[in-house]
Amino acid sequence: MAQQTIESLYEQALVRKNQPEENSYTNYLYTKGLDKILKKIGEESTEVILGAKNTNDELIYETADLLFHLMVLLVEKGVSLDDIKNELGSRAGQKSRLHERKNWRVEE
Ligand SMILES: N=c1c2ncn([C@@H]3O[C@H](COP(=O)(O)OP(=O)(O)OP(=O)(O)O)[C@@H](O)[C@H]3O)c2ncn1[C@@H]1O[C@H](COP(=O)(O)O)[C@@H](O)[C@H]1O
Repeated sequence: MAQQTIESLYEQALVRKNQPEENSYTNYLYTKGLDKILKKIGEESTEVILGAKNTNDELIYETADLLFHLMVLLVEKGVSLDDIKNELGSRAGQKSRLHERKNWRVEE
């Protein structure tokens, strides 16, 4: 089965930003602007939640939609995937701060 990496999804969104194409859904989003992209993120996030309550097939489908729209958002805002990886990397190996939260223990 053909697979696509997050990196190539981001790269495609970046290429569309720099070299717009006719009939491109990505360019439709850029043309509509940030508020439209954010609206889609909201919709797709909700669909991920609903999908997770239904079937894994739906969860997979909606997660792919959300990831695509997240890549468009990052490109629109000028945030790189390395920015995200650096942030994740800065957390790697850190101890969870769960103990700082009140009432985190599961009630018995
Ligand atoms: N991964 C995706 C991808 N995932 C979802 N979508 C589009 O996201 C839209 C989500 O569907 P919705 O029903 O929520 O939205 P809609 O009713 O079509 O449109 P809205 O007016 O609500 O925005 C659909 O039109 C999908 O085609 C995507 N469009 C593009 N890509 C990738 O981006 C590449 C470039 O695409 P174009 O920019 O269209 O050339 C493609 O080859 C794909 O790899």
